[in-house]
Amino acid sequence: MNERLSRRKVFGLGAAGVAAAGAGAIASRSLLQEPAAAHATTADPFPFYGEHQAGIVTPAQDRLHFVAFDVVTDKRAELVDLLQEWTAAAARLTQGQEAGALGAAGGSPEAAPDDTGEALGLPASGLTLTIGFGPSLFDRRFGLAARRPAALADLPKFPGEQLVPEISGGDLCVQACAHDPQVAVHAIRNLTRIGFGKVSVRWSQLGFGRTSSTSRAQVTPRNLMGFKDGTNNMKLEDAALLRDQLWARAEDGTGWMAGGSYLVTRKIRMIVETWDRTSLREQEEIFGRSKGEGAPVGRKNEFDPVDLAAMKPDAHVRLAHPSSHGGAHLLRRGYNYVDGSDGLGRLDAGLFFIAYQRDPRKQFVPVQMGLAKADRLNEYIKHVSSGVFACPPGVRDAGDYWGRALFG
Ligand SMILES: C=CC1=C(C)c2cc3[nH]c(cc4nc(cc5[nH]c(cc1n2)c(C)c5CCC(=O)O)C(CCC(=O)O)=C4C)c(C)c3C=C
Ligand SMILES: [Fe+2]
Repeated sequence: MNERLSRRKVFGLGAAGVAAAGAGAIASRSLLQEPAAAHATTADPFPFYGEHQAGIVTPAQDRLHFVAFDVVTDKRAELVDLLQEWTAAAARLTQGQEAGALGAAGGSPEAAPDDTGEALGLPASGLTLTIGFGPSLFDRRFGLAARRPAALADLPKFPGEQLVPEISGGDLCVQACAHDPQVAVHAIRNLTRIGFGKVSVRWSQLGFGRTSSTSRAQVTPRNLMGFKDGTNNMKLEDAALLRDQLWARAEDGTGWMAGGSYLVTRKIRMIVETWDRTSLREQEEIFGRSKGEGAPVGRKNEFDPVDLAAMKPDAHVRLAHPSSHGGAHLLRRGYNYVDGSDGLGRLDAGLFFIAYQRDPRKQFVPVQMGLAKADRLNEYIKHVSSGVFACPPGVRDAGDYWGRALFG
């Protein structure tokens, strides 16, 4: 363990020491270090403060707990207080500290602890917490209607989708990614605890086995159809592309979103039992890539350039490729999910698709419209949940908070 405080060390300090150590660590340089320097191992923290929120171009961690909330208070001041409390807790949690300064066992025996305790002794585990604001937050309740970004438009209805409203949408969302599922779940649980009476959980999703690489330093993982997923993703090393395709700018029309990004989530059920009885040739034709190496049709190696003309017209990669949509890219950051079985002897499994972009109207929407109309993969998948969120820029320092530019 490096000099940063682990939850185990904090636990040993006692309440007074915790308060002092916690305050010192929050102000320490470790929260502002460069990602690469700060994250040498999977136990280490990523910096919390910065121009952009962590959890977007951060090399994708292995585990996800994603939650969407409905705001249940109608008082704007209470919502702002909550965002400030959440930001302080997130700054601590992402650095491997307990949610509050007293912690799970350091407070009054008469009061509920300010941390739930299940991450005691665990390191930061690369936890990132990324917040987003859904279209419904900009209704009349909080006086935000005029501040709704045009890019945060409701998604259109796509052919074939079978969305379940109870697991779609939400006023707010938080994406927790970490290398340890207990750390991700602990973070969401504590943010939910802090939000009691102001927000309620609308839906949440666990994920594993990241289905995208977001850095060239990562190997490409596989989705539950057994294919490498993320080969042609935008990567954190593609600085010019990220500037052009990922980060919102003031000149896009919404000043408070400058440095932020728009998130689209889709829970996509895979009919794995049918897929598993499909021939290898057909599986490879469907994606336009080989199953073993992940090479594009007609090529040898994974990262060889794609030859779209060599693919079937309804191949997934051909239809999704930026050249089929005026150069539109997505930063994909999805996860596999298995929610047990469905009572009919089938796995309830698939892809929790996550994509960040500068403007979903120009990126996710045209790509998904093309896929929904023609992708041969559609025979094996079903979109069951959907969300779109505006993720504000990063928190600059301890005096700043998630969404300050929107509410301030
Ligand atoms: C609207 C966007 C997309 C959805 C929804 C989507 C669903 C989906 N994708 C796979 C598996 C693969 N996708 C691959 C590539 C790929 N997919 C999208 C977009 C969506 N996919 C894009 C933009 C691309 C990149 C195309 C390119 O530039 O070449 C691949 C190939 C490997 C890779 O490049 O990542 C796989 C495999 C599944 C299983 C799925 C829904 C369940
Ligand atoms: Fe895809």
